[in-house]
Order: sequence, then C-alpha cells, then structure tokens
Amino acid sequence: MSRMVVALGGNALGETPLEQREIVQHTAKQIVDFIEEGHEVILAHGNGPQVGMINLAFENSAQCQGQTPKMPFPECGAMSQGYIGYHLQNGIKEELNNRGIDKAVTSVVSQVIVDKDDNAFKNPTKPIGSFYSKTEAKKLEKEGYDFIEDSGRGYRRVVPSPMPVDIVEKDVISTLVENEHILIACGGGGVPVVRENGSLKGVSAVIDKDFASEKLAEILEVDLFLILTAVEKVAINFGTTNEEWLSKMDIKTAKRYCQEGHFAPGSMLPKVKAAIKFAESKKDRKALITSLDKSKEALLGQTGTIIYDD
Ligand SMILES: Nc1ncnc2c1ncn2[C@@H]1O[C@H](COP(=O)(O)OP(=O)(O)O)[C@@H](O)[C@H]1O
Ligand SMILES: NC(=O)OP(=O)(O)O
Repeated sequence: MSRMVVALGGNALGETPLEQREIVQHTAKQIVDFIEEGHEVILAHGNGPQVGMINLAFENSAQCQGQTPKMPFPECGAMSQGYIGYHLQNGIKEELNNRGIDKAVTSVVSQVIVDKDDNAFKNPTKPIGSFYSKTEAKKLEKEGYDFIEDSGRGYRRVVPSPMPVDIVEKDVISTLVENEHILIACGGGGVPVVRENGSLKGVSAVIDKDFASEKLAEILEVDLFLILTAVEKVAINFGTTNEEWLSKMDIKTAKRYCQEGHFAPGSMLPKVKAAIKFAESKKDRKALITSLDKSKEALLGQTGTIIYDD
C-alpha cells in the first residue's frame, strides 16, 4: 500500500460536459481499483480545455447579448475546478458504492500562490481551450490572443503559467487526507493567487497541473507521484523514426533529455520536469508517467516510465 498523488490528464476527463461525465465513469473505475488495492489516493486534474471553454462562453455571451458580465480568468479557473470536481467526486462515489466501499469523496476548491513577478506573466505558454486551424489562429491573434502550435495537433490559445509556490488550503487538505477522505485538490493547477496587502488576489493565468500536483505530492509526503496522460510511456525522439520509449530515467538522464529538447513544451516537458522535481525532493521518492488504462500494470512495474534518484 502506498500514498499517492494522481495527476489526471485531459484524456481522463474529455472535453464537453456529456463526454466528461461518460469518460469520468471509466476514470473512476481505475481510481477505485487503486483504492480497493489499499492505496491512499489524492487526485489532481487538468483544466486546459474546460477553462478555455468556460472563458470563451462568457466572452461570446458578453459580446452577443451584452447581458452577461465578462468573467475574470481566476473565476473561470474556480468554475472549472467545481465543474470537474463535481463529476469526479460523483463518479468515484458511485463506483465506491457499487463495490460496497464506504469512503467520503470531497473536492477542495484550491488556491495556489504564485509569484507576481514570475517571468511567465511576460511569456504566455499554457495551451487552453480547443484546437484551431492556422488561419483561425492568425485571425484571433489580431484580436489580442496568443497562440502556439501544440505538439503537431493544431493551434491553441496560450495564457501565462506561473510556477506554484504554495497551496493556500494545504492544512485542510492534509487533515482530510489523514482522515481517509478521497480528495480531489489543486484541480486545474489551483486558482492562481498572489498575496497583496494581507489578502489573496486572483491572477489571470493557468498553473500547470503537473507542477501544482507535484507541490501537493511534496506537502502530503506521498510515496509515489503518478502522472496519467494519453501515452503509456515517455519517448525520446518522439514522433520520429528514431523514437524510443523509455521504461526508466534517472534524474541526471531526464535533465539531459529535457535540455536536448526531447519533450514538447506545454505537454510532456512539464510532466518530466515535475517528475524530476518530486524524485529529487527527498530520498527514495519516485514519479511514474503512464496512461490511465495501463496504470495497473505500471504500478506493478510492467510498463510506464519511472523517474527516480539513483
Ligand atoms: N517525448 C514525448 N513522449 C511522449 N509523449 C510526448 C512527448 N512529447 C510530447 N508528447 C505528447 O504529449 C502528450 C501529453 O501531453 P498533454 O496531452 O498535454 O497532457 P495531459 O494528459 O496532461 O492533458 C502525449 O499524448 C504526446 O502526444
Ligand atoms: N491546468 C492544466 O495544466 O491543465 P491541462 O493539464 O489540461 O493542460
């Protein structure tokens, strides 16, 4: 048995509300398998497509109707946490009930402190929302939005993504975990906030959920940081004829591969960097990157990519 933070990627959630509810049923089964095996699970999740959808809906509505207020970005992030947490906690609770397991499942709307002087505010890198064609992206750039090409999958809007410094609700999160609640926290990387004159102020950004989950994993002193995404393993020379899928990387090798540019920024690079950060935070800590569907085999050491301190 181990305590683990599980970071869920986009493919564990889906894009539309209907799709998300259906996909989450499948995700919940895998998560409850971990719980049934005796693991203590704390879930974090992404929100790129969802926060983009919420923000765009409010912008379109404000333009067309003139009745809906413009929704600030931190509020959009908080809405995405509530919306995804609602589906996840119900999906997991239902699966627990089906298996006769009596455990409480709770989502905590989490705020994550960032540094107001983080360079990320000058250089937007975090893809949000859906994919656009090059022509659509170029048109929207003229309206003031920033776009990047995302891992060969099309163009996506990007927003600043500062690094997490601390988690505001860390004490309540720890208490709930100690009391054996199944917890969903730091959804979408947490609502980014800065401290200003003794209060918290939301800022327009999306924190990378891999880095926020890593912070959560350190605070909760978990044994394993499990990053679940669309691929079973991490590759070097990804998408080329020399592609090589990796079963393990020690920290030094992983850092070298990062420098050599093997991992795409905004997708695999933050996962590998977060995994390195966790593995080097304390002796014997390791991170595992794999897909949701292969996670059981990966926990048995049969697949996935382990990042460890040798
Ligand atoms: N070196 C690499 N090895 C494996 N996958 C990579 C690599 N570089 C980029 N990727 C892409 O990164 C994707 C995972 O990132 P992303 O979809 O942004 O994550 P998330 O699961 O958090 O939503 C993979 O599905 C793959 O297409
Ligand atoms: N906040 C965040 O990292 O979301 P995605 O994982 O969906 O990009």
